[in-house]
Amino acid sequence: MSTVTDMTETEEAPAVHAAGALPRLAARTRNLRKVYGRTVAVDHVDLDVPVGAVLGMLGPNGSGKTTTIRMLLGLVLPTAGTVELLGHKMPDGASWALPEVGALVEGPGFHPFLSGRENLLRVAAAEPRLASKDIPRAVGQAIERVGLSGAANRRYRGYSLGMKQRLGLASALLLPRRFVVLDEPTNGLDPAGTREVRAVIADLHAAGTTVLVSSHLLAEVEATCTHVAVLHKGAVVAQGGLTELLEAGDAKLMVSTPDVTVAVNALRDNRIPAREVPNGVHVDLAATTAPEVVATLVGAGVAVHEVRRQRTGLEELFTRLTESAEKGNGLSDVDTFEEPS
Ligand SMILES: Nc1ncnc2c1ncn2[C@@H]1O[C@H](COP(=O)(O)OP(=O)(O)OP(=O)(O)O)[C@@H](O)[C@H]1O
Repeated sequence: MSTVTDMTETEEAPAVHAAGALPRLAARTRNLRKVYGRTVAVDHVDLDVPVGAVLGMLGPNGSGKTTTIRMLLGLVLPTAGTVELLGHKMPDGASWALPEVGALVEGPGFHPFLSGRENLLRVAAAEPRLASKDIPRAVGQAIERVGLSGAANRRYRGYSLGMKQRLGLASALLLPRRFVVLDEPTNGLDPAGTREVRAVIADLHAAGTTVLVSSHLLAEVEATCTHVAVLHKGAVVAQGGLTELLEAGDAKLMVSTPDVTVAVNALRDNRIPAREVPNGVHVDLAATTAPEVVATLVGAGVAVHEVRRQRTGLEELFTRLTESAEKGNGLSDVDTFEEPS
């Protein structure tokens, strides 16, 4: 379901950046913490969402994704820490930041006895940036975009979880936004629905919109995101560009060569861990680099036919990160963001 927060205009924009300067980060939290009774839902989260990124917030059930998102949007007050959204401190800057933000967040929002279309018309009517004359067209386009045309005139009460998700997504897409936040957008969707959500995210990214999407599905994040933040028990255990994070894992090199034995011996003589595999040699890059491996092999007279870097899969990386966090040493080897081009 979707939560769309009504805006109350205030006199002064509490921007935290100099006039005219666009923030580099669409959202930024520092030391963010939320405690419910005895449950620490979110703990010292420093999250950076670069402008233009599609950032996947990845974590198992209960790791604090929804709570972090709700604090970002000013729907829940932090116990401690700060949130900046599009350069505005939250929740004080909500009336400035939120009109630029579309959100699909779990929670009450739609009227059960109204149809999907009527619900969207109500949401659209509360949009300060949508003129009355443009509302029917904006609602029609959003319904079409999320594939809900066939069910738009049915009562919300009878919607399946997938239809509810689609309607929530439609409300986040009613008008162009600088930042779109989607909490588990494929929850309850069939494979076709999942593909449509991926296409919507790709369209938003192509249009320059920053997207924050939470998921517990590794494949989904790997397929759609440019950046990732991994949450575990309320804490961020790693964040960064997806490619950089994967490459910072236990990198390995596959060398294709007919001279396998000579290659393995030459590498081991130079203290480079290597082992024979069909049609080649597998080299561990933990303590060396690809150019060094190639130079060693060529120096030993090995015929190198092909060299390929093997990327860590996100699943393998995620397992390693969460196991490492369990042992109390969350990885911090990649903790900076590349500015998306
Ligand atoms: N309103 C609340 N009252 C009490 N505890 C809460 C509340 N909201 C969240 N929690 C607890 O905080 C922790 C983090 O929950 P949160 O919903 O943020 O995780 P999540 O990663 O989004 O999980 P999921 O994938 O299941 O939605 C959980 O232990 C949850 O039970």
